[in-house]
Amino acid sequence: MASLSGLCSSFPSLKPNNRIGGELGPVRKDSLAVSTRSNSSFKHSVAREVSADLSKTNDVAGLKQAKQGGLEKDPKALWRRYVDWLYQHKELGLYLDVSRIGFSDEFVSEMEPRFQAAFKAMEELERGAIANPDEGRMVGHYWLRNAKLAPNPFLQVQIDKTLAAVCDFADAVISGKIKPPSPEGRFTQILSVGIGGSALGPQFVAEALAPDNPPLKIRFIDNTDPAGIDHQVAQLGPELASTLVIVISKSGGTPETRNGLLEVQKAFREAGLDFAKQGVAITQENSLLDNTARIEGWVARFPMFDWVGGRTSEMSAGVDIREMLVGASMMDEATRSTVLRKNPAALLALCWYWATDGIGSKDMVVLPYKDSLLLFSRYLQQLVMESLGKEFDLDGNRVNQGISVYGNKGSTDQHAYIQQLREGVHNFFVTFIEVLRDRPPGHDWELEPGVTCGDYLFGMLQGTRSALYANDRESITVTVQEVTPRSVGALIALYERAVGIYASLVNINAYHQPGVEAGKKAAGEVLALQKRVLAVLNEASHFSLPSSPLIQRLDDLQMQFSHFNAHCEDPAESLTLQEIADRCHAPDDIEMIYKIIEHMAANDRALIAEGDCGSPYSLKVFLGECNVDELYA
Ligand SMILES: O=P(O)(O)OC[C@H]1O[C@](O)(CO)[C@@H](O)[C@@H]1O
Repeated sequence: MASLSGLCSSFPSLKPNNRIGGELGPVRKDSLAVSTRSNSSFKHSVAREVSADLSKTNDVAGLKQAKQGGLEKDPKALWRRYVDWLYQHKELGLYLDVSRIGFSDEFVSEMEPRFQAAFKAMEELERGAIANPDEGRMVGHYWLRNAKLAPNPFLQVQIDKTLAAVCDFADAVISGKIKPPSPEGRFTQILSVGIGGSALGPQFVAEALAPDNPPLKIRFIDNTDPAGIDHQVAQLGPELASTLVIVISKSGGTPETRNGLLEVQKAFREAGLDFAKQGVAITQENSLLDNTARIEGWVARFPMFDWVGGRTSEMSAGVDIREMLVGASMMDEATRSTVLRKNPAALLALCWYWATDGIGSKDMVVLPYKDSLLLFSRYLQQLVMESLGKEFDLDGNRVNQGISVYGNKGSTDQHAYIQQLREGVHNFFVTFIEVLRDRPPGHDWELEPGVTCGDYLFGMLQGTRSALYANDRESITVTVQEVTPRSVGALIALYERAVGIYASLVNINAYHQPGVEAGKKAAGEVLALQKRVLAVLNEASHFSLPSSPLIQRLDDLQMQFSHFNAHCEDPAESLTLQEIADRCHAPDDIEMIYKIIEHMAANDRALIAEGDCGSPYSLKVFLGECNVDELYA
């Protein structure tokens, strides 16, 4: 077996570094506000080629006027507005109601040129333009549901081949043709390891579409929390032997995913199992994960494409997706319309722009009234916030864009935070997701005369929508007939496109995530500092380190340590935080050193000789016995 630790030790550095655009001077926040806030010129150009034209007409007067006028309350007028704006996709059985968002006709007309520019930008994106300029990448998740749209035959073949391979593999696993070495002879569980877009999509879809008795149960490791990982492995118990482990990472270099993999591989070793016989990698070709899987001979490898972002990768290899792809493709078709009223994604973008003043001034609260759609809000949180939360626009202006997204599910939320939504701080708009079919046919019964359990759920949704609107809280309602692979695919595609259009409206790159890199880099620095702290403490213990990193067995080290202590005239010296910081040549990092010590002490890897963590100045620390080998990790 190839040395995994060797391969994996360079994992973190493999993530592509995203660049942040040019040097900019400070820009006053209020100068960026869209027309409602001031009459200053509108700073978000829609697309480069039209930005000059638009900047002349950038006072969105309708927005200001209509907002001052308040929301329509006359029931007859509201009903007319409802019917007038109702969008229906007949074949998909999907409706979009935007009547409870208060945009005016003037606002819609003023936004029209911006929408036309956004449609054009989306069209170019679908044709293979470099829509992610910072990373010089095409953005092709739309091709995944219709390979014919891909800009060249090579990509078309790649997409079709991958889809066929995924479906064949899934069939072979379910039928037992591909099986684990265990005596059960069949995979019974899936353990999916990934984070962000490499977890949220599969989690959402698995939850939304889970049958009552799935052929394989699925669990997720989506963090580097050791206790969380242990819990998942413990829950598998002896079924680890019949677990298919799917490691998903587009870059193949995300540290949390790498750690999840290493932890799971350790569990396999301890159970006397051969991980390679049960591991699957979904990643970019030639990534470190891909190479690891290839060299170690894992069961299967499937590609993730360079031109598909993690958060829009739900339709790439990973689940049985043909029906989802059909739903997504039908929605893609509908959302290519350049007529605003006929394009549900554009209608959503319009509502978002109106409700948040085009600057994210209000949060998007997502309330699916269906348990199986619980994770839709978390899924949208990443899709929207990672795509729209940007510091700079495409012209390099500092804009600090974004829309905050949160939510849980109805009517559960009614017993949690709806109180604040109705009466408290008015900093949000709501999106209700309604599912018309309560439960499969033949299972319904009346809890009380004329009323089923599902009627209650329906009543709660409608009641909340009305009660919020009565208090000037705006809402959108998306309605689907049922939660099926097709409708889930359509919902995902609807929001992917809405995000793309909205990004064009506010002139930002929706397809990169430079901000995430800062936290990752800082995390790497913390770990590097921890190694220096360990080295200093180790030196203070006068413990001579083994010369070769190959000598890593804990027993050996402990023997040497005890032997040394027994013969040592000058036992381990305990150090204050200041002394550690000085010896690390990092006096300015004393707070971080304190946090490192606190964490190591809580995990028995550093020992506190004097004081306690509540009084940092009183602390004196020396090294625990078990951590010398960490220096070589
Ligand atoms: O699939 P990967 O490369 O492991 O990345 C996981 C997640 O990390 C991010 O890159 C953010 O760091 C997301 O965009 C992505 O979904």
